[in-house]
Amino acid sequence: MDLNSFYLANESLLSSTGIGILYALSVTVLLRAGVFSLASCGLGALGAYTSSLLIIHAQLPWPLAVAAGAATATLAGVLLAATVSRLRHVFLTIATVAFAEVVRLSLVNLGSITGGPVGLGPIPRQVEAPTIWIVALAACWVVARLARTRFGISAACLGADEPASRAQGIDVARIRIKLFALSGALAGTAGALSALHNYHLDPSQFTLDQTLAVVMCAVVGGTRSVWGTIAGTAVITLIPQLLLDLGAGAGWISVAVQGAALLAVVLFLPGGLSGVLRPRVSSTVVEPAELDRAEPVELRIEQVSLSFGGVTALDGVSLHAAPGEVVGLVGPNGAGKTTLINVITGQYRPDTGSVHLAGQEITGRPVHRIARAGVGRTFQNLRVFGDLSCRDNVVSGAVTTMPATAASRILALPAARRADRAQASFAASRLGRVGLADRDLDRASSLAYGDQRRLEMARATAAAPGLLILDEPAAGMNESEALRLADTIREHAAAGHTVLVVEHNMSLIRRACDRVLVLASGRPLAEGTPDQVISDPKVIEAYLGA
Ligand SMILES: Nc1ncnc2c1ncn2[C@@H]1O[C@H](COP(=O)(O)OP(=O)(O)OP(=O)(O)O)[C@@H](O)[C@H]1O
Repeated sequence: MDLNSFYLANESLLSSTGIGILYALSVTVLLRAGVFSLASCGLGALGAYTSSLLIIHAQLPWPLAVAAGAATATLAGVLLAATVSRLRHVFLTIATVAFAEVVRLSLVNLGSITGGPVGLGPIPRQVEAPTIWIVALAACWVVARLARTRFGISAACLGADEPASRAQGIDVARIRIKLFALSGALAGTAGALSALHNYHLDPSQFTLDQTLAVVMCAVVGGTRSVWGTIAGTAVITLIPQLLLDLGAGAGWISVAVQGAALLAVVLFLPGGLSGVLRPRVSSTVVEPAELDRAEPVELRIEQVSLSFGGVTALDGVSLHAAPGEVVGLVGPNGAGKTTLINVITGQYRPDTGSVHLAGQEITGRPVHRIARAGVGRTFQNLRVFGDLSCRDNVVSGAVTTMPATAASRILALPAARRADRAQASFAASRLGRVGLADRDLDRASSLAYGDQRRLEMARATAAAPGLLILDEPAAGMNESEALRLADTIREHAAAGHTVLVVEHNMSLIRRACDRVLVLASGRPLAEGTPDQVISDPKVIEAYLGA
């Protein structure tokens, strides 16, 4: 069979694979950010009907009709994101199913515009397989190139750990809106191209079954690279055809084989095919950098109280840290130390009292705003982005201060390569400082516990925050490691960070801190130099003697 006859025999299959890639990408971009959306076919339907109506009634040139379809779906994606902004996990997924069903039922019931259940047609065929593939590959290029931009890295952080992302200054609501907009643009383009290829359009092309087929392509492909999405879609789309060619094309066989493919991927390739087809990135070794000089800030907490139901976690706590000072926060379990950190960083709004940073009141501001005001933190229970490389963990710490590179990356300008090199050497120098120079491309989850703690510290200091908050940084470390950490904390103070450190290890507190506040049952118990509080009989009775 020559190329021409092969093309003629398989044009429909080629077209549906190209369209499938666009649909699968619309799921993947959200999945990578931890959002499992089933809205794609609803968004695709909006793109399909908008472009078809414009072709039928206004005889618009097809590129404009497709662009209008994509724009409608993008807008719908933004509205959907705004509507479901408070939902997470399965509730969010259910809301996206509801959205897709509302779209489908509207198409059925708005018969005067949409043709109701019978649909629209004949629609003059405007696009063929090569055009569809050019658009699909262009979309793959854009999605791949966005991965290392501020937006792409923020989305990946969001997928890994939402609270930790907020603490890096990432505006979760904004990133989710952009992601749904991108998903809408991709699905809307897919729907529009499919409508302008298939002669006929009706609501039965946008059922939950179709959405599940799209999701299957995305899951089999995985989220780590667009190569996975292309491969996943090809596998899932080509299986029925292959079975047909082999004479085993009865409906149930193809469904069973697709189901088996999905099961095999979930069981044996949790990252999907993209886990195997990962783009190669080179490791970077550079000299460890000096600590970036931070602009030290003053922290002032006045009479903060907070209760959870009947539990008083904080009761009239005040604390002052002068610029460049290291203040320790100690006390028995349940004393309110982590709660106080969460009040400073915006996770909790206090019932009464106020928090001032560099003279500005920040009480109750959103977490990402406080982080951007110059507050870096580590968590009591480690929260590195386990699925991301060490390099990306460090880069994510400074993601909000990164320059915008989307346009230069999409256009493959030399500036994009320079930005990549700058990112790599920035991360490598920070990793070098915490002894992880040779681990920059390893996944964070593959590091030993102590190394993950060091990585988290490198991430927290990446943007040179004026205030650095460390929540039990020496947990799990032996005495000599804890003392080394104390020296590192002093180095950070010398580099201009004001440091607040919660710790049970009193050797570290003695070595690192200028002053210590002792809390017990949510109330201040003592305050002074480390030696003063350690020898205070009240502290010995309530905490150290225990
Ligand atoms: N989200 C919450 N909901 C209900 N109670 C909470 C919440 N967060 C903290 N608490 C309660 O507030 C009190 C103070 O807890 P917190 O975690 O701040 O103590 P801590 O001093 O950090 O203890 P540890 O040293 O064990 O980490 C505890 O009684 C705890 O159970």
